[in-house]
Amino acid sequence: MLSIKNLHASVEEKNIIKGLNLEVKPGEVHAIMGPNGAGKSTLGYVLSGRDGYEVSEGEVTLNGKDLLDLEVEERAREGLFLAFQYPVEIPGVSNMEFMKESVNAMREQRGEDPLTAAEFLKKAKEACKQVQLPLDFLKRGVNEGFSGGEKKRNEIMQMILLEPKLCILDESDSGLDVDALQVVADGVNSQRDGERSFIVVTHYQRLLDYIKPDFVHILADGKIVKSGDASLALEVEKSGYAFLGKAYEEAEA
Ligand SMILES: Nc1ncnc2c1ncn2[C@@H]1O[C@H](COP(=O)(O)OP(=O)(O)OP(=O)(O)O)[C@@H](O)[C@H]1O
Repeated sequence: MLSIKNLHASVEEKNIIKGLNLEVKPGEVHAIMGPNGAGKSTLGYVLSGRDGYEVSEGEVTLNGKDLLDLEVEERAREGLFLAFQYPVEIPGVSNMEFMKESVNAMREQRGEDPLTAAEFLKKAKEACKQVQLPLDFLKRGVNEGFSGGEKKRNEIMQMILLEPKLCILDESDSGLDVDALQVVADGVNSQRDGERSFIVVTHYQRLLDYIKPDFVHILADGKIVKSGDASLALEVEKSGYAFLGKAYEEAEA
């Protein structure tokens, strides 16, 4: 699904991703943890093609295609979805219109007929219900005035509607109350179908109690310095990143 080899990337001429390798197979869930400022969000931005992020070295393929060669919208059409750590407000653009255009663009890419307004509304209502967002959120501007938790639920609603192949969730659990955490996790789990893959960036092991990862990686100073199974997240929860001292020195060497 996704193959990242020796990725180096910078923003504002500052090197942030420094030789990162990651392989994600169809249906897998990879959790990425790591200290603040390690480059976790940057990785999501680089993969999604955000302006201002320069790749100086390395290769990234998505389903065999050179991802770095594609424009940002082409990456989305190829099935890459990024749920932002800080979802962006688009005042004046209705959530519903925004999603209808996006969903039909994805359907076109998959060779499917566009949804009519009524068909889309039905799906959008179901998705709203799934993430427990009141229906009037469809009429509001994208994320406009939404609370932090509502924005995160809206991101998951978008993911459900877009049916991407690879979902990158950047701290989708931050700022959520306990019930909202369960709603977001249920939304993600409902989309696990053995084919769709997930990269879940989180600081907290508790999210991984709900979204069971196949692999956990520790990203520090721009590269993955340790990988393991779900027990690695428990280790981080218990002892923090003190162990990185040794692991990081080994990775540097
Ligand atoms: N536009 C920018 N100009 C300069 N430095 C930047 C810019 N964007 C990001 N950085 C720096 O890149 C580093 C990595 O940032 P990033 O947001 O990827 O970290 P993170 O691992 O997601 O951290 P957190 O866990 O705190 O969210 C940080 O030191 C950050 O200050």
